[in-house]
Amino acid sequence: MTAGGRLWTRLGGDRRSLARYRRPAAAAAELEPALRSLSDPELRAHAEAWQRRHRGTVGADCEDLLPEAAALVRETSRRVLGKRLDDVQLMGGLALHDGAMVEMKTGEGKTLALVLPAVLGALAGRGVHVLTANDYLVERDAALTAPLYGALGLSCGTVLEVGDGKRPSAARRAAYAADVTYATPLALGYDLLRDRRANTPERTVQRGRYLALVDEADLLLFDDARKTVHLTRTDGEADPRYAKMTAVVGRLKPGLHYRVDQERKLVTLTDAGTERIEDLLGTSDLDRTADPRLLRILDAVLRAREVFRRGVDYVVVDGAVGVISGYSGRVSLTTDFGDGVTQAIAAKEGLEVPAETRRLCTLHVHWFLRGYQRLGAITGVAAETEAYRRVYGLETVRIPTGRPVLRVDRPVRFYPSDRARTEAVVAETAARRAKGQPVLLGTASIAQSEQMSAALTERGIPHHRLTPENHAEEAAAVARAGSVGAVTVVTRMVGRGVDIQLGGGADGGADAPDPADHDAVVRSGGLYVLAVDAYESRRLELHMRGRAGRRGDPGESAVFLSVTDPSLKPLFPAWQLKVLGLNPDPADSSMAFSRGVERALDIRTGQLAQQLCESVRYDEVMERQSDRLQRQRLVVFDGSGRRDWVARALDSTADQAVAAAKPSGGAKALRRALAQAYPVGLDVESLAALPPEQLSAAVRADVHSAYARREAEVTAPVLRDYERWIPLNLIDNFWADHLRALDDLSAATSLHTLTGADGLAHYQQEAERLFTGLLRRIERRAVFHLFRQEGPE
Ligand SMILES: Nc1ncnc2c1ncn2[C@@H]1O[C@H](COP(=O)(O)OP(=O)(O)OP(=O)(O)O)[C@@H](O)[C@H]1O
Repeated sequence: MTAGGRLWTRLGGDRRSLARYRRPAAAAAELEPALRSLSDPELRAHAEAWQRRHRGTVGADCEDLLPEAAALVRETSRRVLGKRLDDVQLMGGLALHDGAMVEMKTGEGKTLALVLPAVLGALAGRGVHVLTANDYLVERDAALTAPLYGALGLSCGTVLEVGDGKRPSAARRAAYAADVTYATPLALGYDLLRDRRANTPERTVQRGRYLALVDEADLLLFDDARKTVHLTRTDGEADPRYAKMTAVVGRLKPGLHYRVDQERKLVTLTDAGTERIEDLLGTSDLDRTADPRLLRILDAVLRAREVFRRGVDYVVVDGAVGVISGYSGRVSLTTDFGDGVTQAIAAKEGLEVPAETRRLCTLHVHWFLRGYQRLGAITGVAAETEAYRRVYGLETVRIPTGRPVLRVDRPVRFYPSDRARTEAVVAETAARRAKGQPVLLGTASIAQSEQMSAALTERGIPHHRLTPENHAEEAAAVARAGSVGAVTVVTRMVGRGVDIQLGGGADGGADAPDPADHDAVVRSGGLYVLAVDAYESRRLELHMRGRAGRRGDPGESAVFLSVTDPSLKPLFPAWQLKVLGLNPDPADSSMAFSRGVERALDIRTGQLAQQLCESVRYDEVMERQSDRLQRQRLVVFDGSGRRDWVARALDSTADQAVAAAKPSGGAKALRRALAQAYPVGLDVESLAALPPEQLSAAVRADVHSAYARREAEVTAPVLRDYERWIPLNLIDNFWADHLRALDDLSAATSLHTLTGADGLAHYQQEAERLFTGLLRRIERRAVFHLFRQEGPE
């Protein structure tokens, strides 16, 4: 947050006045005639001169430049893209620059609103990152805005999640060196982790985290906040026991042998189940005698069978398991469910079981974003204000719409069964299509989208089904979705940022909508969005409805639910769902229940926000330790404090050896402890009687003398080289072990919490103890290797 933003927050953040943003926007309008009178080359020269003049102006110091910057961006956009930014877009951009969580309704033009704060942020010359939800949006937004940045004398790059990992470092570095870089947080997080593990500066690609402007911020800052990126290493061979246990579990009966908790994605064995497995495996007392890993595999196999559903949680792509993100509906082949679940799913599906992976380092999305010096965020619906304030220090600012929203939002309709709902959806789609209205059907899962598509085909309704599996076709399909009478079936990913042009065609592209088609669609009522999915929050539903009625367009939205939808269970008591199912006319009497859904979702939103605020505190423990270790790694890596680090490690090793010998252990114990740590040069017998402090000082001096002898032996350049790579390798490897230890601690803490104790305090305390142990171990091992590493031939 900028200094100005922080001050503003202290003065009463939630009472922020929009006048603060209205004023510069109005002042920009006054500068407009002068800019309009310039020729294109003159405008560009003017923009470049402006950039040169103000290079180095940072954050709050830009205050006086705001009207000029806004006017420049507006006029350049008008000429380059044919879109003159509205006042509300300038206000949104100014609020972003101010470090706020900005709410601008769906379709108001956030993509272009982000350009103004990016241009202002670029003045610092340290790179601006514009973050969005997925690669499709990264490419689309960068392609749309790059000509605009270019005309303003700024460069624009992209970093993608899929495929970019294989791009040469130089190309990736160039993308980061651009003034403005479009990317997803996950893509940047991966690169940050890779840079953190690099052994030479040439292999790093990033240049720090200065300013992030986050689009689709409710998804990234809230839903995805606790997602992690991690670097992994394959751990040995694939384990044949996944296949074996899959066959064993295939012979169990649900209910009798195990119980399933769908909500928590857990499966527990009954006594009968345990006995049956013991029979099948020919063993007894499974819990105590089996290898812990076999028990873990059993748990994963049971969960893979009962709670992970194909088409909902995962898909099979090219013989591998692809994880579907619950919120975006996108598929990742690089993510893992963890705990062996991915391996168990592969075994269930009869695929080749992949080897398990070991996490080398990991980073939470919320921590990654909080690592930026400046942060601004924007979204269509910012409901979780408390979480944005507490986790990210962002105050929410709501920007009014530029023109009235004409979209008609119909109340939710409930149908007694999935079948009845499908029939209603097909009938409604056919009716809308008959009058030329384009229809967008939003489904909950790939499986549901297949089912809808089959029902439409049966009725002879031509349509296009867009799934996370056919990514590449996405842009083309979206371009067609607004055509006269088009029917498009999507999973909820399209709820994210996708902009459907009335009449068809792509925004800003050569194939912009034909005016006659556009008018025909407008006359038919605009895009009709029909969601057949109960969303986890009202916010997600509003995003879906918000595909229609954008920037004053006509449009309509509706939600058709079946009382059998699993997602309704947590929202309504069973009796209420039953009553709803008896309702003879879903179109008539759903209003009250529609409000009921809204209320239930609002309550759930509050609970989720509270949960996020609490759970990030656990993540912070690991992340803070990671940062602390990273700082140590950095001084070794860049050489600035490498000699000091080694000197401290020598002292620490001496102290640890003395402590390990214990005062009561006598000369023999001391000799053994010291000899294990370094080549001792002292007469140990005479030391043993010294008081502890003198003993420590003498041993410290001795370890340093031994190190000087070592230097003479292997030569200074060789030892300097060891001093660089030995600590780096140890830090990286021991951190991976530490992550495992923290996982175990976290599992143990859950048990601890169940007993009513303060879980977080326990976790923090124990994690700190483990971390101190980790640091000592790294120092000790580094010294060990520095003394013993074989010299070059
Ligand atoms: N100033 C403008 N003049 C004309 N058209 C504009 C202007 N700004 C944006 N648009 C158009 O409005 C449409 C919606 O813009 P955009 O997709 O950026 O909205 P959004 O606010 O990001 O929506 P969502 O919340 O759904 O992500 C696009 O077709 C875009 O080109």
